[in-house]
Amino acid sequence: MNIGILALQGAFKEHKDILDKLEADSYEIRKKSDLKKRPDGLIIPGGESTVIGKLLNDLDMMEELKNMIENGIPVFGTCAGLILLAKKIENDKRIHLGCMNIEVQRNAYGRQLGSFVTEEEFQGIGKIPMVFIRAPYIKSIGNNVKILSEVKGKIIAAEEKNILVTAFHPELTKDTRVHKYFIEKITE
Ligand SMILES: NC(=O)CC[C@H](N)C(=O)O
Repeated sequence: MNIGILALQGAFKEHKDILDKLEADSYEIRKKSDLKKRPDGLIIPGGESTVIGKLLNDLDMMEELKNMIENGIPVFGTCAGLILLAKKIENDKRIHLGCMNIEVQRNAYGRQLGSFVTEEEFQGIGKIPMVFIRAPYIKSIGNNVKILSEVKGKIIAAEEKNILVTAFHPELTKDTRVHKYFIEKITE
């Protein structure tokens, strides 16, 4: 198995460290030709969705990446990755990849709660530590979207067919179970 991690901006290295721990091979996607290396799965990391979105356009990668996701490659988006995958962003006119039937709110926790750590149930896994950094939450979901976790009454993890998203950063904790869940999705 080889997982491609989008490495244009943000916390991509931390995802690789977790995959290394789980003994799953991975490589960094930095340019269009890296998308052609036939990855079995994709990770879109946290960072700044506007910056990653702009780089995807500038590097002419947006359309190809969107096609790969629409053709069913398993993809895991964290935080900015979740925003990039959403079909609708409440407080931003831009749509980036627009593959997942969710509406998200960017920077949704305001100044006071800009960043926080908590522990909550994740469906099928149990209680896990969650790190939120100027995170979004999911305001509403389409018919085929399954909710995987909620914090403070807001949806912060969900799944739709081949797409898995979390508003928090599992790669910034020592807990490898969400990545393991994603790897199981690939091998299913
Ligand atoms: N930690 C993150 O990925 C933050 C996401 C960022 N606030 C955005 O809107 O893209």
